[in-house]
Order: sequence, then structure tokens, then C-alpha cells
Amino acid sequence: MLNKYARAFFTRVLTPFAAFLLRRGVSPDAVTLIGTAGVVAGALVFYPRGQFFWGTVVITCFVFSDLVDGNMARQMGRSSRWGAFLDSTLDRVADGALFGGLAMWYAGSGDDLTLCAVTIFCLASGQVVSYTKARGEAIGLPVNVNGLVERSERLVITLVLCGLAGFHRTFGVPGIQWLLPIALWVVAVGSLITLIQRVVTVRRESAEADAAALEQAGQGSGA
Ligand SMILES: CCCCCCCC/C=C\CCCCCCCC(=O)OC[C@H](COP(=O)(O)O[C@@H]1[C@H](O)[C@H](OP(=O)(O)O)[C@@H](O)[C@H](O)[C@H]1O)OC(=O)CCCCCCC/C=C\CCCCCCCC
Ligand SMILES: Nc1ccn([C@@H]2O[C@H](COP(=O)(O)O)[C@@H](O)[C@H]2O)c(=O)n1
Ligand SMILES: [Mg+2]
Ligand SMILES: [Mg+2]
Repeated sequence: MLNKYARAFFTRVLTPFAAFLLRRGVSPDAVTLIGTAGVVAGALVFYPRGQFFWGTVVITCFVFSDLVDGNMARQMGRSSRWGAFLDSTLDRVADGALFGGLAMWYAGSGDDLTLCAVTIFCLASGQVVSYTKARGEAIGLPVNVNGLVERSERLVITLVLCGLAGFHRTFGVPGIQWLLPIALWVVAVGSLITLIQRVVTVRRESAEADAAALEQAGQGSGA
């Protein structure tokens, strides 16, 4: 949903910045790499210590690089296969660090095994959701479904609620610490639904493609 409706807005907002970076000789790949490094550092330095506010501030500063790199590549007229591969692969690394950092908190001082398990489920299910699309497309299917909770939704829900929950621990604002557990449960359930939506679509599309191939083979042998 966000990919559909918010992308156009952020493209307009970020295009001048992307053009500025290009004029300074920065490459899209450099933005992809530095953005991922910033997200990983923010998540693994701050989240395991329960510093949700500062972790979210650092991650937010870097996560938009994922919109800037593609924008730069398109402005250059050089959207490459390598760039697409690098972008998607490093997305998986960033997501691993984000949910991994939160899981480390719950496994350590956060001391909540249930939320640790929910966070690990968010990590694993998010990776599998993305894999279903990549693998479906690799076997030649259109995979015409995005599903309820794409990566941008997973990030926005987690970062917004995690950042707000951080106000509790950093500034002592009472009563909002439960926003992070809510975000994790919502992302976990949403990812599961999305996974089911994508698997069902790939199953239908592969049955249709196999039937069409069989019919074509039958016509070929009959002619
Ligand atoms: C300061 C603390 C106070 C607390 C307040 C909260 C602060 C934090 C607020 C918001 C931060 C959220 C920002 C999240 C932005 C995420 C943008 C992003 O990374 O989008 C990535 C995506 C790129 O698309 P791709 O095609 O490259 O990605 C593909 C996708 O990942 C596929 O995933 P799948 O579908 O399978 O799940 C992969 O399969 C594929 O491999 C991969 O290539 O871009 C979009 O999707 C476009 C939409 C972006 C929408 C961004 C909305 C941001 C909304 C609110 C921002 C609010 C800003 C507030 C700033 C506050 C600053 C202090
Ligand atoms: N280093 C890069 C990063 C991305 N691309 C191209 O952009 C597409 C992704 O666009 P986003 O707006 O979602 O970032 C990607 O599929 C590549 O075509 C690139 O070339 N080099
Ligand atoms: Mg990108
Ligand atoms: Mg990306």
C-alpha cells in the first residue's frame, strides 16, 4: 500500500537530494552500501541496550537511502541488474539487523522470551515474504500480489512505534512502552497473512502456467 501511494510523494521530495549527490560524484551503489551500514549500526549499537529512541533516530536518518539509491540510478538512466540485486540483498541485511537488535534486547536485559520469539518470527517471516516473490519471479511467474504488509509497512510500523516507545525509556514519558510489543505483534501477524497471500498466488500462477505449457505441448504434438 505504502509502496503504491507514498512512493510518488517521496520520489518528488527526494529527487533534488538525489540530484545533488549525483552532482557531487556519489554513486547509487555507494548510497546503498552506506545506507545499509547506517541502519545496521543504529540497530545493533542501540537496540540491544534498549535505547529505542536513539536507535530509531539513527536508523531513520539512513533508511531513506533505500529510496534515494534507485532514484539516483533512474536519474542517471542506469538502473542496473547489479543495482537491483545489491539493493534487495542489502535490504535483507538491514532487516536482519533491525529485528536482530530488538531480539537481542528481549533475550537480554528486556528479559521477555515471548517477545524475543515474536521478534525472531518478524525477522524470519519478513525474509521469507520477500523470498516468495523473488523465487516466484525467478521461476518465470508474474507473482501479481504484494500482500497486506510489504517491507515498507514492516519498517514504518516498527520504526514509528519503536521510536515512540523510546520516549518512555529515554525521557520517562509514561504508558507508551507497550507500543513496541504492539508493533511486533502487528508485524508478525501481518507478515504471516502476507506470506499466505503470496504462497497462494504462486500456487495458482504455477498451476496456470503448467496447464498452459501442457496445452501448448499437446497442440505441438498434434500438429
Ligand atoms: C525520532 C523518534 C520519534 C518517533 C517517531 C518515529 C520516527 C520514525 C518514523 C518513520 C521512519 C520510517 C521510515 C521508513 C521508510 C522506509 C522506506 C523504505 O525503505 O522503503 C523501501 C522501499 C524500497 O522499495 P524496493 O522496491 O527497493 O524494495 C523491495 C521490497 O523491500 C521488497 O519487499 P517485500 O515486498 O518482499 O516485503 C523486497 O522483496 C525487494 O527485494 C525490495 O527490492 O520503498 C518503498 O516501498 C516506497 C514507499 C516508502 C514509504 C515510506 C513511508 C514513510 C512514512 C512515514 C515517514 C515519516 C517520516 C517521519 C520522519 C521523522 C524523523 C524524525
Ligand atoms: N545501487 C542501486 C540501487 C538501485 N538501483 C535500481 O533501482 C531499483 C530500486 O529502486 P528503489 O527506488 O526501490 O531504490 C532497483 O531495482 C535497480 O533497478 C540501482 O540500479 N542501483
Ligand atoms: Mg533502493
Ligand atoms: Mg531496497
